[in-house]
Amino acid sequence: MAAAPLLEIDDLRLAYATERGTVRAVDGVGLTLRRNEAVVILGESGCGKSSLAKALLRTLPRNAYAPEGRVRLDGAEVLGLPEERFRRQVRWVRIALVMQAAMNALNPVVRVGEQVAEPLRIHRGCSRRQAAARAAEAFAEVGIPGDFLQRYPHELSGGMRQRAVLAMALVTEPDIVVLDEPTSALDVLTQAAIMNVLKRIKRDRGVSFVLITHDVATSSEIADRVALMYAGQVVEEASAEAFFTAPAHPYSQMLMASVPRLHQPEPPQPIPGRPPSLLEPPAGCRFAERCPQRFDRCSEPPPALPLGERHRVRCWLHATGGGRP
Ligand SMILES: Nc1ncnc2c1ncn2[C@@H]1O[C@H](COP(=O)(O)OP(=O)(O)OP(=O)(O)O)[C@@H](O)[C@H]1O
Repeated sequence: MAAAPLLEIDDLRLAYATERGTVRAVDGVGLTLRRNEAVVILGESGCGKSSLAKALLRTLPRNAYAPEGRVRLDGAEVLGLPEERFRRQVRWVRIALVMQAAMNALNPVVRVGEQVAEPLRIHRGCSRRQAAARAAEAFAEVGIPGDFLQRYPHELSGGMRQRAVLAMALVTEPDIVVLDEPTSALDVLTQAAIMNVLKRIKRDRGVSFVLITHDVATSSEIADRVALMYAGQVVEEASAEAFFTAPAHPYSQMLMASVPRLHQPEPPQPIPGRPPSLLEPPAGCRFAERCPQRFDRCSEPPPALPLGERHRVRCWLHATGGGRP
């Protein structure tokens, strides 16, 4: 029997209580990740990418309902673990999170070296000295000069702060690092440098990454796999090669056609319309209203249909005998 995937997310749901009603930010998401793989969660703003990360790591705001569904790490269910065990055994220890704009969340009055060492003292029980030595190694690994350990966050550039946050996530040697828009606040050259650091760490350390972004160019840099989200659901999950060369879902195809490229004869084609509200999403396919290929069956909700090995598409066009008449 094949080994269980490192991470298996199945039918994950997360909703928020708001004055206007229940926002179903993550609505039946499924995803698998193997060791040393990078999966990119791609999708436009508001489709539920950050909520997925928060549900996974239980870093939820107060108005969130408890997430539902299944999350397995090496085959063991972790979503139902009591908070104390989750904190001791999973968060930071097995899965670390680099939140959106994390580089601005560093404590301004504590030296960065101490901040990077802190997870080791809390989660791995290291002495101050061991933790400091390991923090220095982590700094070298992400390309920060050693003497920066003594500096305060405001003495570092944005790119260096982002590297420090990455070092903090890696220092406990987690199996998985979840990165929410890790480069979106940085200039293009710094973005490229950070992506190179991630690629090297993946190669050298065998870490798995879940990288959240709205940027197709960033995603293609590192992805082994892509999960494209739309209105709270994964509409296509595929290998990066299949996704970038022959996307199967109409939304994936339109998204790829909307990206400006060098040497492209056709101008980029923006996708008309807007995603539906997550307060009352449509009963059928959520993309139908914007889809040029919609047909009668799209008024029913499509399941995630298998299209090949580890390739799934939430679209009736790919149903056996269920496609367009
Ligand atoms: N604390 C909250 N309370 C209520 N609604 C929320 C909350 N956080 C997020 N949402 C809503 O949940 C939906 C998904 O948001 P989420 O931030 O997960 O999307 P995203 O794809 O990460 O977008 P972005 O890239 O803009 O952060 C959106 O409709 C958003 O308005």
